[in-house]
Amino acid sequence: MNTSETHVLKFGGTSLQNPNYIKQSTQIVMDRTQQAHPFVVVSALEGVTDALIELTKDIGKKTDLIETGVDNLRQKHLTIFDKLTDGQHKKRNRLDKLFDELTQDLHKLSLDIENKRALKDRILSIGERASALIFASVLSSNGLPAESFEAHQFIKTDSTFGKAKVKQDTTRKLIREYLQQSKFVPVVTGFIGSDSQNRITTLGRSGSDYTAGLVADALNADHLEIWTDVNGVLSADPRWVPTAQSIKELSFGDITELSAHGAKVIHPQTIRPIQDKGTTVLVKNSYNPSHPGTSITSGFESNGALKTITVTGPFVKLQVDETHAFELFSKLTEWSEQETDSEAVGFKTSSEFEPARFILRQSFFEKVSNLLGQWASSRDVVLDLQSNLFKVKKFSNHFSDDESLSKRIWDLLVSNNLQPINAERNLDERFISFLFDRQDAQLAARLLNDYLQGDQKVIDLFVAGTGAVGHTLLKQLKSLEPEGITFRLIGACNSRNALWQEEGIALKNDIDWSDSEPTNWELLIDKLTAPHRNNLIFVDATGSEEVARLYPQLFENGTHIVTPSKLANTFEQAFFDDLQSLIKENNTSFRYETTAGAGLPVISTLNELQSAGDSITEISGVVSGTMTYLFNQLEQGVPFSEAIVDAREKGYAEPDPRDDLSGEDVARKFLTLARTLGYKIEREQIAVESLIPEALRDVDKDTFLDQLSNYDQTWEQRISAAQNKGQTLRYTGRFKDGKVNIGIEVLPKDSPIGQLKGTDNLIQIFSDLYNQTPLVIQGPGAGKEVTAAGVLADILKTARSLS
Ligand SMILES: NC(=O)C1=CN([C@@H]2O[C@H](COP(=O)(O)OP(=O)(O)OC[C@H]3O[C@@H](n4cnc5c(N)ncnc54)[C@H](O)[C@@H]3O)[C@@H](O)[C@H]2O)C=CC1
Ligand SMILES: N[C@@H](CC=O)C(=O)O
Repeated sequence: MNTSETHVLKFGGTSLQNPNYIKQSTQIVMDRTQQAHPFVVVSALEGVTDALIELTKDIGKKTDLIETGVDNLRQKHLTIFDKLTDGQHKKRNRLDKLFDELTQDLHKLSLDIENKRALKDRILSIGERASALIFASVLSSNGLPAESFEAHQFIKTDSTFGKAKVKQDTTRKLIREYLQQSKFVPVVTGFIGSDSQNRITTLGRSGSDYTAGLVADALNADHLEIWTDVNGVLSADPRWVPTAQSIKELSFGDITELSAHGAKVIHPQTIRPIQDKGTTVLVKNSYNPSHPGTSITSGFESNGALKTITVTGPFVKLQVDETHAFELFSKLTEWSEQETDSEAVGFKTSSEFEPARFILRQSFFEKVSNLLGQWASSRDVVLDLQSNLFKVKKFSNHFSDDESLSKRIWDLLVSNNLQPINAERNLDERFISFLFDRQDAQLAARLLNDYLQGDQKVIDLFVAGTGAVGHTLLKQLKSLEPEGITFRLIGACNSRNALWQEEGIALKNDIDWSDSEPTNWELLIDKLTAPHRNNLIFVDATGSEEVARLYPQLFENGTHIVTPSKLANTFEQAFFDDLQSLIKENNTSFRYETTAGAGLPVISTLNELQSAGDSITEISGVVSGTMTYLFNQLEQGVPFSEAIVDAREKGYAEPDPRDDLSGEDVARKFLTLARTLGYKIEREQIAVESLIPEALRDVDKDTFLDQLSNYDQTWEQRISAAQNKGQTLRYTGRFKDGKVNIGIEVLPKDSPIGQLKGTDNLIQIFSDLYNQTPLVIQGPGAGKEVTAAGVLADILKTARSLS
């Protein structure tokens, strides 16, 4: 272990949500030992604290649920322990015993025989105590000796259970005593401490981050890392603004300011212990560890120019006539005396002739609604109420020195027909805030965020088809952060479901289809071609004729299209010609690089050669990844029928694999290449040798796959015959003199095409310039990863070309 630097790494529940993430988090710690001495702080596994809180609610009424509730949690933890460790019996027993302790404490809570608040904190502590044990055991099982520490041994607090106040000096001293002498990597429970009677306390919201700050302070750490589920601190909450950008750098002061305005960033308490120490803080994404995240340092100067938007709520707007306003104000002030939330009650009156307006935090309103009702009815006052409202807030130093900033913000809202229910600028002009209903708040937050990013271009995407290619594309898109471009996925669909979210669908691991509707292209095309659309890229990853036939409508509306589907380019020549005219007339773009050679640069090479004045005379070779795979499998003794099923499962073959075997896929590729060169050819003019047995040409897909094994022997004999002569089979095509020929060729095994492996394609281009030796493009020509990457490259090229 490198001990020259001290790093404190804190992993939140989202970084510990399942065995894979726990493994990944422990790997981060193991890698860190090359550079520093790591000290780890962990939260409870994702969902565990919520489950514990749920168990404590109304416990008196549901003692029968204690056993099952605890058992679920016990199993969850033990299963992960067993999966990730080499069975360290002592630690496993300790983990198991924690849940016995939990059962006893829940029973005590139901009997009401001990201080309830203290008992609840002890119950909540189980989550962190269990996760620290697991984390340390996983590290040890992987060869990095580690030791779990229960922080109530050394984090000393007062007795305010639920939100205990830390005694900094004692804590600092004890942390040093306990952790500095550890020979192993310490894994410390976040969130918990203990009072002077050694009763466990909890530290409140962001408690584990705070623990990490305390440990970093006591150990004079060089570096503190907070591992979470987003790319650092974002310009807005991504649930409201999917286009939120990660902020590269912040100062400690910025963090305090951001969270005071409601931003969900690390709690200022986290950095308070270390802000005068030169410790650097980094907020990183466990789902995307290579992303640089946000660095927080004391020295950074953002000069109040933070490009951030916060959305808070829900609020209730309450209006009364002016004569009762003052009395109601006094009442609300009295009822809110115990509230710590500074936004529980807001008051606004514009003139003595207008009703007075109160903006109440909805949770506060719910608490006092009975009192309010009584107050109103005893005075015959009519309360005008509007609930579920949200404040969209932008704060900046520049409102005072740049009057045009608030004007520009207003203009933006007005031009998008957004009328705030209330608007507010605070006294020292540091923020401007607007109240909207949920839908308008979402739109306003997104517009403001995008506008403030300024140099960011926002490109809307619709992805049709979430199969092998579409799904992989969405995954690749998730980890992409292109300079100057923000992609907003406004919709996605497959043959069953369509999801539309104007504000953008969050790019998580998988699309959540719960709000989707059955796919209906009539409705979708109406939305896609709505008059206000701008900078929309439609991605067709379906392979569906129904979808490809919609391109003219999309082009007419100025939509840009990127597709791996070969269909639109290979319908009747008239359709192709029509597309070309529409693209020109409407100044749109059509990129289809992946329709021949998947991710290989075939189409772009042809276009570049032609635009440089070269003239292509011949294109030949192998353009089917599935066929190369199939023949290679046959060479290795795999039956023909198995190889084709395997090719589909691996995502090489077409949605209907008969398109590969019939040669149709290769015909479409050559037709696309020829038409791209400007030749006018109909599909019927292309001669193709089909691998589909005569008897199976007219049966349905399932019968076809069922009966294919009847032909395994024929193929075995055919490949053996070739192999015996040092030859092999390849499916090739040639375009020359305006004609295309496609079929099986028997070639020497040691020829360049005979040697192709995997899903390789090999495309030879002869031209006026390349007339002796062809320009050769070779590489994997099928597969979801390479194809999706090619589609993504087309999307990026399109996006960069847009203003
Ligand atoms: N897999 C590969 O290696 C390559 C594939 N391609 C092309 O990419 C396209 C997609 O291929 P895969 O992802 O492998 O196919 P797939 O069968 O795995 O996925 C197709 C997707 O399209 C959806 N879909 C089909 N008809 C639809 C309709 N009418 N409306 C809405 N959604 C519909 C399906 O539900 C599915 O989500 C095809 O055109 C294929 O030729 C191109 C190059 C390489
Ligand atoms: N099924 C196709 C996929 C790429 O276009 C192939 O195997 O080449």
